[in-house]
Amino acid sequence: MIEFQHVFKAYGRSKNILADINFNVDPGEFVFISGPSGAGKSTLLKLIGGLEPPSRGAVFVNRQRVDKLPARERPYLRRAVGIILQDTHLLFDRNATQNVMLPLAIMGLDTRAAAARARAALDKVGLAGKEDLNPVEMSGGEQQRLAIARAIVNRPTILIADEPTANLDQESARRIMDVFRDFNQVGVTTLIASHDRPLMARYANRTLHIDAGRFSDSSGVTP
Ligand SMILES: Nc1ncnc2c1ncn2[C@@H]1O[C@H](COP(=O)(O)OP(=O)(O)OP(=O)(O)O)[C@@H](O)[C@H]1O
Repeated sequence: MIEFQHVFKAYGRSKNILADINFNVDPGEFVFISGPSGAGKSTLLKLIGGLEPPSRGAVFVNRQRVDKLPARERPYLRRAVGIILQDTHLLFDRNATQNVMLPLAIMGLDTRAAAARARAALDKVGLAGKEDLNPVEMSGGEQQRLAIARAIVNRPTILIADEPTANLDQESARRIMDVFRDFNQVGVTTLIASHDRPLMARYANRTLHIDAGRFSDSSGVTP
């Protein structure tokens, strides 16, 4: 479902952040990306989402080569992969429902259908009753769940999240992880980058670890 073949990544003229990375992720897996700050966890997720191109090598998502995707295929990738970045990019001049409706409006769904789907997505992440709140009126954990609702409203088959529990207390972090677990249990392939090893160990069944360019895979499988 996700495949890295000899992937290298450097920004500009800097040295390689990722060097010769090879792995496969099968449908339905729950994968934890670990490693110290600056190791390249976000970079790896951005390569999957097509937000950064690899410097060398190939990244495949659903058998399509992400970095060689023709422009007409890009909306398909955007729909297949729900992305939650460290900066959630919520719009603070719109309410929760309007934030979640945004990807649907971009797809051309009519407003009534989009609003209904946005409300269903908010319900799935435990934000029923908060539809009309502005993100500034929400706690950090609620904002994070709002970002998840926006990422899943297009019913992606893959969900990638960058430090979704950073700056949250343990209870809020667990609630966020329970939301990811629920989506994973209905078949959504999930990859989460985090520093929180003990928390991730409770949810993920595989760890990809990056440290100073070295890469290890707890599954032990080399593609
Ligand atoms: N757009 C960019 N341009 C130049 N350098 C970048 C860019 N994005 C990331 N880097 C550099 O690449 C390295 C890896 O960054 P990345 O954000 O992938 O690490 P990370 O493991 O996610 O770190 P953290 O845990 O602190 O979020 C860092 O040294 C960072 O400064």
